[in-house]
Amino acid sequence: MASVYDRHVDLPTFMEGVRKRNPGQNEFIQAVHEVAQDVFEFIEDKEEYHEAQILRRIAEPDRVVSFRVCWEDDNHNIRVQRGWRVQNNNAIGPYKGGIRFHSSVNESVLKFLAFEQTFKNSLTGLPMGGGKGGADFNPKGKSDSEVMRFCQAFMTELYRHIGPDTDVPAGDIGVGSREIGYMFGQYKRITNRWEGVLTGKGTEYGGSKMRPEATGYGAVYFLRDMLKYSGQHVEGKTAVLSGSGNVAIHAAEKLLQLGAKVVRLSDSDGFIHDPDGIDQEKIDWVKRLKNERRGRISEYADHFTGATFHGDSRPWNVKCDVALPCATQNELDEEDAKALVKDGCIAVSEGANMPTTLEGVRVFHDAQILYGPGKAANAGGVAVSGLEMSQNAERISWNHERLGEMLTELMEGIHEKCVEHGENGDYVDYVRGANIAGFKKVADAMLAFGVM
Ligand SMILES: NC(=O)C1=CN([C@@H]2O[C@H](COP(=O)(O)OP(=O)(O)OC[C@H]3O[C@@H](n4cnc5c(N)ncnc54)[C@H](OP(=O)(O)O)[C@@H]3O)[C@@H](O)[C@H]2O)C=CC1
Ligand SMILES: O=C(O)CCC(=O)C(=O)O
Repeated sequence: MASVYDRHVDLPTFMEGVRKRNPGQNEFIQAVHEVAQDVFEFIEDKEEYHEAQILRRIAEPDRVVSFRVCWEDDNHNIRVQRGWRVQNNNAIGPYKGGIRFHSSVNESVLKFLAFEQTFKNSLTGLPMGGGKGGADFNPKGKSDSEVMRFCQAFMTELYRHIGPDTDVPAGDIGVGSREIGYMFGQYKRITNRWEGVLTGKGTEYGGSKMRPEATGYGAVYFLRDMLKYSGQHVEGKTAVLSGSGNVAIHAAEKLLQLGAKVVRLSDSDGFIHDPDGIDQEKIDWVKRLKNERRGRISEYADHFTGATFHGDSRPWNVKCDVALPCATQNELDEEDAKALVKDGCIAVSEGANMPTTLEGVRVFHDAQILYGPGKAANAGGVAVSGLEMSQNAERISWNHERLGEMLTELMEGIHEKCVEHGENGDYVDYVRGANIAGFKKVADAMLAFGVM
């Protein structure tokens, strides 16, 4: 009987070990399972990876730091939240990955995100390891002063674990330019150092141009690259998106620029359907709604004639050509995937991290539609974060045009790597391609370091 310490454990035994060591951490187990399926096949005849137990080591974070975050609300109540930083792997560069503030944040969610980030960052080709952090704090409905006090309290603990060559956090769900500003200010105050310790900063204080747009635009470039490789194009396609935050808004904007028609956006209350399509004026309105007024997507249907709001529902059940899940993990399940395929969807590009369940992914693969997993399709954001780190280190600032070109090239490079490792006859398995290309670089670096 194989033990988890055998060099040649099979996939079920490996996964049994992962489940035992991480009880109840379903998101983390799901993320490891998805990668392990492909990596096990790839390393079957590669003794050096077995010998060094590489996958087992990547699936065990270097460290998980958990801490208390204590802050005072506007009514002078003392609030206690839990914060984390998961430093998954720094074989190829400093830990790098966003910070999420949402009531659903827990250790499993952050471990899955840090694990995924390790492969994603490797795929970009830039020197970045994988990490992720956050807190079970929900900025929704909080005043600016409350958000500021929370961010300062969070950084008062986090600052001792990060640094420009150690670990460089950024934004994610619930953490945008406002929160990054408060956290960067607090880091600077505590350490008396101005250094590129966070990315996604305002351009007035060292942020990179194109970073706000990069994840959404990148997901559309990846979609364009997948379509192009199979002889098709974005122009004229009808697109359905979930989310209405940073990623969704910029994905919608780029789809529009490339000639597609976007008909749906959502938030956690439901989705809006706009049969006329969401044009630039409407996108700008959603930007103001979400970034300034911090309102709900349902208001869109009150404002624009012809649009409708559908509460407590997901956006996937509609005729469309392409779908971009841009909200959160496991927001698209087997039934949703079947509905998309039935309604004629030919391509899915994930702006969010792990938005499709394992069963949903199987439906897309069985139907052989183009399916770009988040770790490849949404890597444009962290890639431009990597470029922000370079600009900060050199004390320079590149212009919009140059960064736009670099983002396009980086996404093309990721697409090529996925094809290189995922092409099988006339079908490209982008999940397999992303997993293997992402794994190989990290694994080879780890081999070079010996046992640690
Ligand atoms: N920002 C970035 O650069 C990157 C982000 N990502 C991923 O993209 C996704 C979106 O991030 P981002 O746009 O930055 O975050 P934002 O906070 O800007 O927006 C998140 C959006 O998703 C919705 N949402 C969040 N949770 C749920 C839920 N449980 N059910 C339904 N809708 C939900 C939010 O609605 P509501 O306001 O109602 O909560 C909101 O519309 C995440 O998966 C993130 O990890 C990936 C790479 C980089
Ligand atoms: O820009 C970054 O460092 C992180 C972005 C992120 O959190 C992600 O890619 O999921």
